Amino acid sequence: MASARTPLDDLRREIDQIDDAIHDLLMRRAAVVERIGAAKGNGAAETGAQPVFLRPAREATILRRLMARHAGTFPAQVVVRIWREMITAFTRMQGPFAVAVYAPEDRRGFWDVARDHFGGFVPMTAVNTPAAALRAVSEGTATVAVVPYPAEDDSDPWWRFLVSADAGRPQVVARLPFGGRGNARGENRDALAIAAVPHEPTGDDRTLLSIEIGGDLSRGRLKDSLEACGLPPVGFCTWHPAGHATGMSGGGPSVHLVEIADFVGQGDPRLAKLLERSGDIPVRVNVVGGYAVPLALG
Ligand SMILES: O=C(O)C(=O)C[C@]1(C(=O)O)C=C[C@@H](O)C=C1
Repeated sequence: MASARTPLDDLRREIDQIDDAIHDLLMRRAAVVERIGAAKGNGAAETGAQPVFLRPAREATILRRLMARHAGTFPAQVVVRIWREMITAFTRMQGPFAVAVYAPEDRRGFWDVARDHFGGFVPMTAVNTPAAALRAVSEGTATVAVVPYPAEDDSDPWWRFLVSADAGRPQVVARLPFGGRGNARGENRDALAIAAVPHEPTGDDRTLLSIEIGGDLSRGRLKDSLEACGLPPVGFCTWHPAGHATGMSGGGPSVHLVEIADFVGQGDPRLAKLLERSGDIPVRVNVVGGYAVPLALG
């Protein structure tokens, strides 16, 4: 004799229906992404450029929108984790995608953070120096490099390789983690993602500028000039090319990586204003990318 259907059976039946609906929507989303990929490929073919399918600004906007509508007891961080896995899969449907991550044996935290962001199925290679990760992007063996968020005391910083005005060069495109560190191992240091993708605004952004100074201009005066031009600096790293004493007060050529609490594009009039203010001192400014401010999830 068949046993009677219990309330638990009914609830599981409901779960099966929900799972089917989620799965149907996932397959429907994939069909739309195929059309997006074709549109991007056609656009690139018209200009003769290599198609780049990754759009970090759009990804950040999607996640911020979902977080704003999220309610109930399901953890918000897990929603982000699921979407991160999906979004990289949808990017990979459009074209080749691989990650090179700075993750030497004793620093696996960056690997975990990169895997959480780009998913468990993306081709990912660990390299022993940030420079090797950047090289992989320049040489086209990786789409994205994951490197440590810059520290003030780096004497040979990786970001000096991004100081260039060439169009199509690799730039900073995201800050990781975007939705919380979860159970990632290792040091509590954030990472930056670098790719040959333009820096695009999302409404809540940071921009990284490289400022090369050929003469004697103190960090204090540079900060004042940035403020005066409406470019509020919130982070500062300085590199003195070999052969020059390190020190904050100038005395030789220096290159600064300055984080600005705003979106700044390469043609932004505030950059021209900064150059005007430097007077006789040779100054070169480039946008080395930026990132959407990560989510603050409780
Ligand atoms: O909107 C796009 O350009 C897409 O390619 C779609 C999509 C997505 O899955 O939503 C995938 C990859 C991009 O990095 C951003 C978003």
